[in-house]
Amino acid sequence: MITIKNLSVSYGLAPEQYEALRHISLELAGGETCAIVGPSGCGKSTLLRVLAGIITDFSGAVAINGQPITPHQQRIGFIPQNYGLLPWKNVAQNILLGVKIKSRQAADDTEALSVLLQQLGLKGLENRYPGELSGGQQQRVALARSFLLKPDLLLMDEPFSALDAITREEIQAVFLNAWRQRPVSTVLVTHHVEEAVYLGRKIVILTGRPGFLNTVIENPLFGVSDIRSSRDFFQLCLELRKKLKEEWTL
Ligand SMILES: Nc1ncnc2c1ncn2[C@@H]1O[C@H](COP(=O)(O)OP(=O)(O)OP(=O)(O)O)[C@@H](O)[C@H]1O
Repeated sequence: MITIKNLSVSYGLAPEQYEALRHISLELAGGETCAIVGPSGCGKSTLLRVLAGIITDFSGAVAINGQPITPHQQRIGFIPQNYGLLPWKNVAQNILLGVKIKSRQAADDTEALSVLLQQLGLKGLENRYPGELSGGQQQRVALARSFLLKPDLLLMDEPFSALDAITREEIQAVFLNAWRQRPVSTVLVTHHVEEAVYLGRKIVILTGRPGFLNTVIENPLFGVSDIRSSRDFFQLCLELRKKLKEEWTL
């Protein structure tokens, strides 16, 4: 379980201080996915950086399974917008990097690596370098690395935004498929309404400056197969878009 209680974050020092987030409270069950949407500058990435343990200067409380966030003790996977791959390491080395940093590459990781390569459509690409891969393939490598780590919390900052629309939908499905096999608690920031509805069991709207939690939607369509082409999916996307437009103009 991920618990955020009354979280406020400010950058800089008084009198130049800038408050980025105010009084955010949110709970995610273990293995739940949460999509965060909201206008530019409302603090989405700031929230991710707190959850990643990168920002430690905040008021309020943030915990994973009751323990304050401590990246050395917990496994936190973070996929940045540019995928975060090391260009001088090949696909297999990049995928294994996360578990190696956590200093325990075990025999079952080699087995799990093989399964993930298969699942994520990376079989045969193990020896290629990131510069020899398409954007979609690089994203798959980043996902494989995170899933192999078996993180307590997976964070993704606009993970699919650099991909074209068709590849993005394909990789979203790849993500959901891998998540079904290993349901990890996931928080992703996205600007795409369809992505939020497709990937978020919870959809959170942040608004304002400082950002505050405006709406939390328990998404009834999450995980329903072939949902994208359904009327319900279309309808929920419309409603969310309308809500976001209202918030934008606040
Ligand atoms: N290191 C920093 N120092 C000072 N202010 C910062 C810093 N990082 C972010 N901010 C400010 O905090 C606010 C929230 O930034 P943040 O990047 O979290 O927003 P965001 O919702 O992720 O935006 P976007 O959708 O444009 O990526 C913004 O006004 C930004 O200018």
